[in-house]
Amino acid sequence: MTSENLRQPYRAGFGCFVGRPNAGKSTLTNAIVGQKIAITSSKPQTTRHVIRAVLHRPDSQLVLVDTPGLHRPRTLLGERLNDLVRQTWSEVDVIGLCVPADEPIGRGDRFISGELAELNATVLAVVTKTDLVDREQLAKQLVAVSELADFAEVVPVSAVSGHQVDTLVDVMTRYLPESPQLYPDDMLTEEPEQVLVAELIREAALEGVRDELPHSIAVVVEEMIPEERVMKIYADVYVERPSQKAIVIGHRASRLRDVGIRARRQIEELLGTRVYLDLHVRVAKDWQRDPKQLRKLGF
Ligand SMILES: Nc1nc2c(ncn2[C@@H]2O[C@H](COP(=O)(O)OP(=O)(O)OP(=O)(O)O)[C@@H](O)[C@H]2O)c(=O)[nH]1
Repeated sequence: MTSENLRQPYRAGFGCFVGRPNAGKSTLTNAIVGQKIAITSSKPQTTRHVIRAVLHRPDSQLVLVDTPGLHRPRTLLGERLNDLVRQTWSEVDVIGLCVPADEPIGRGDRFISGELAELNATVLAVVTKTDLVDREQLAKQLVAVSELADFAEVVPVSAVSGHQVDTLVDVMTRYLPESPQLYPDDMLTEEPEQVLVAELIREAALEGVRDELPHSIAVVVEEMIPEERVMKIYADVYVERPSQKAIVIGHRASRLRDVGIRARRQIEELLGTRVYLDLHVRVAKDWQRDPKQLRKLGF
């Protein structure tokens, strides 16, 4: 390491990959995550982002997040889920728009790059599947892609051969803001589905009482047990005070029942399966101010 490198500021932030179906997003994410991550944590988290992996480097931390579409494009029907996608896009620092090297640029690519132009994030073009084309074809595609929008960089990669996968992470890291470390060193990844499910329950629990309890609710999905025709989900809704517990539960538990029904409908849409949802409301006193509680609740 040169003395110049030593003076580099620490950078940390969020990145994600987008692109039309079949563009190679999942394979690329797996190639990056697979290289960097040996262990996966099954601890449920309740962050706003669906975190796929935290890539630690001596002078940076890139947190790769998924949009729901990355996992289950066909169930991305609900308004609410589309909102979650847009929210993820608007909160990341670096976005990689994936375009395959072996297919002409199409309407899907143009549509997505148009949507991305309105965001604050740095947008890179990632030309994927470079192992499928020869040098001449790749050169032509790099030119065509760079004409699609005003990208910060255009990076060719192959998730299958591993070519340039590391470089891509380096480039993404370069566009992260200067920031202290966002997650502890031992935090590597989390279960995306559990996070989304927790988020849907939290939204349902806040509906109508947002003014009274704006940030006082955290949700932890304790267990998701797939059974033959139903997914059994056990979740705890944490509030800070007994008075808030009363608000969430409502008169004769009428409100909690409604919260359960609303959340269950959304989760069924997300998972594409019938859901049995078991909700418990618990008081974790002043959880927002207690680092130990916060860690337990995934913040
Ligand atoms: N040869 C080659 N094939 C690839 C590469 N990356 C992805 N593929 C193939 O391309 C197809 C689509 O890849 P995915 O990673 O599922 O694409 P995606 O963008 O996540 O697709 P959706 O989930 O539909 O949005 C799969 O058959 C992959 O095996 C690559 O670098 N080289």
